[in-house]
Amino acid sequence: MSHDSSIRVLAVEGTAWAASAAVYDAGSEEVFIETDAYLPDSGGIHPREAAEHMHGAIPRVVETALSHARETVDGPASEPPVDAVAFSRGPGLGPCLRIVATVARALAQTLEVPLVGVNHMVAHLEIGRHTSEFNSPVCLNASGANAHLLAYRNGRYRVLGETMDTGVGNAIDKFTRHVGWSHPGGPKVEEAAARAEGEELLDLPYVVKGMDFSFSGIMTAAKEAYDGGEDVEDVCCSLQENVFAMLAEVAERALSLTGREELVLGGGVGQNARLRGMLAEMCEARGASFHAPDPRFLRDNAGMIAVLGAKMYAAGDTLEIADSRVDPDFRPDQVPVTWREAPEPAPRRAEGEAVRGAEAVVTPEGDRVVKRRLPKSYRHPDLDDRLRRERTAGEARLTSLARREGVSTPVLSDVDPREATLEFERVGTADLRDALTEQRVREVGAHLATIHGAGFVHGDPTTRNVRVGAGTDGDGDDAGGRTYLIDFGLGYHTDHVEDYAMDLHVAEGSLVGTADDPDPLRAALRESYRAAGDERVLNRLAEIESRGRYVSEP
Ligand SMILES: C[C@@H](O)[C@H](NC(=O)OP(=O)(O)OC[C@H]1O[C@@H](n2cnc3c(N)ncnc32)[C@H](O)[C@@H]1O)C(=O)O
Ligand SMILES: Nc1ncnc2c1ncn2[C@@H]1O[C@H](COP(=O)(O)OP(=O)(O)OP(=O)(O)O)[C@@H](O)[C@H]1O
Ligand SMILES: [Fe+2]
Repeated sequence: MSHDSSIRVLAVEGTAWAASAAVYDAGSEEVFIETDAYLPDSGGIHPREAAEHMHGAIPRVVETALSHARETVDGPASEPPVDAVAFSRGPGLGPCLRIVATVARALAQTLEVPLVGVNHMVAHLEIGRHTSEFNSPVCLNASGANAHLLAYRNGRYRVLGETMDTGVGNAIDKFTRHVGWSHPGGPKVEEAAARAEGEELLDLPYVVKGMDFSFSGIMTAAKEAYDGGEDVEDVCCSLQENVFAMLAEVAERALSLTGREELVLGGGVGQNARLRGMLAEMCEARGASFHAPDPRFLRDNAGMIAVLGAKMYAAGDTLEIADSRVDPDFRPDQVPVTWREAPEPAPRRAEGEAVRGAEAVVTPEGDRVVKRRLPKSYRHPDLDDRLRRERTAGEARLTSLARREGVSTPVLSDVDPREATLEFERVGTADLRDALTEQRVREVGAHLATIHGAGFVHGDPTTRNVRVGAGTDGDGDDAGGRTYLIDFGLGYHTDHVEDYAMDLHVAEGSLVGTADDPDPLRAALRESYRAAGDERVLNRLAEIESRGRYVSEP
């Protein structure tokens, strides 16, 4: 067995389009990658064709990587040229995964080294942590079949937010198929957007719910705009502006909620310069650090599997052949994280100072606070003006409406949508995030049931958008006092069960992101909602949470 710093791993990747093999040498940090890409003749990725390609291409890429390992090994020729064989177990297309797993098992047996089973999505984020040397970043995965925000907490990568329908790359590829362009569409949209001449952004849907988001509406609208005669360059530009601004916004929400100050990007769509530019600008404006790995580590590649494989191997996290079956729906939060230490806790600010949320700066002034939504320079100015104005006006309206329904909210004393400012009564002594108890979560459940009963949603009911404890005239006793809902800027009127259930899903997502042991808190939220609200909403919530979103779509 090698010493940690001289570990060498051979890895095989083949979740969909990339038949790839790599050798990682932890001593020199060299990553050798050999990839054979499947490019469909027409249409998108076809599962059967992808499997045929994988079957044909894997032996050659593996042979190339193995030769490289043999040529570069520093030791007796009788020793195996690597310490372990890693492979991607999922998520991905079942037939492709099975081909890769079979090859990996055979290699491990022939070389007489352990087998390591790697989650492809966790590899997409760990490669960014590895190349940045960040300690505990929030990670935005922007790949073809997926789009989600992850952050490590207490032994797992927690999913803070994700797409409610297709992955971001698949969404873009569907649009380019409609236009008749060949797969993959992402780079073509990027080129076309750069040629756009229209000054004005087309008015396309912009959908974020807490840290979750959805692409189906905007994709339909983009196709309709193209069919209606808009220049394809203008549609591509507006599409990118909206979709990537949504991703930048949810990433900023995740930084704000978790108190982390580092962001890494992963996945094939991360090769897009506009997306990288927006994320870099967003981070810079809030004093956070941003890192995107080199393109060869962003698109699917076995290098990232090898690097994470080496960390897992060093932690003793290897697999018996009998336990090594693949999992096409393998979620990143199912992986016990064996290879990393607990992060430094995020610094806590003192109550009473100005606070920077994801959208706004909130400044205490005596018994009031002034909230101002700052312009976001990463967003197109038209989109930015629209969002800040609409959200400020909406927040004023729904905060007051919730109050009239009997929900504790701060009293609104002033609003100026053009300046995107609001003035509220100052309430509570802490954010729920920093004072989580089951009782308080129960009160949040009851509040949500009340506003849903009145026909609207909060839109972003996270543990930072609940203030707890006594009011400013109270005695500061944290254990008692009321539970106030704040920040209704993403709320809207609706009578859809799905929208109410999404509100609960967002609340649960924030519990998962901020609590070490979220399950009792999630149960408390559901119980209190059940007592006060509509059972159908809870049934829909269960359905939302069981929807598989990890299948690569043709
Ligand atoms: C499960 C696994 O098979 C899957 N892999 C995957 O999606 O391949 P990946 O290499 O991470 O991403 C491919 C996507 O990345 C998009 N893409 C590539 N270059 C792009 C660019 N410059 N701008 C926008 N999208 C781009 C492509 O259009 C395609 O949709 C995944 O990680 O979700
Ligand atoms: N009325 C209030 N009384 C006391 N504190 C408040 C009040 N409003 C906001 N805060 C504090 O300011 C923080 C940010 O406020 P708010 O959530 O409204 O801004 P934001 O930028 O929209 O945040 P995010 O989008 O990250 O949820 C809150 O988490 C809370 O700590
Ligand atoms: Fe991928």
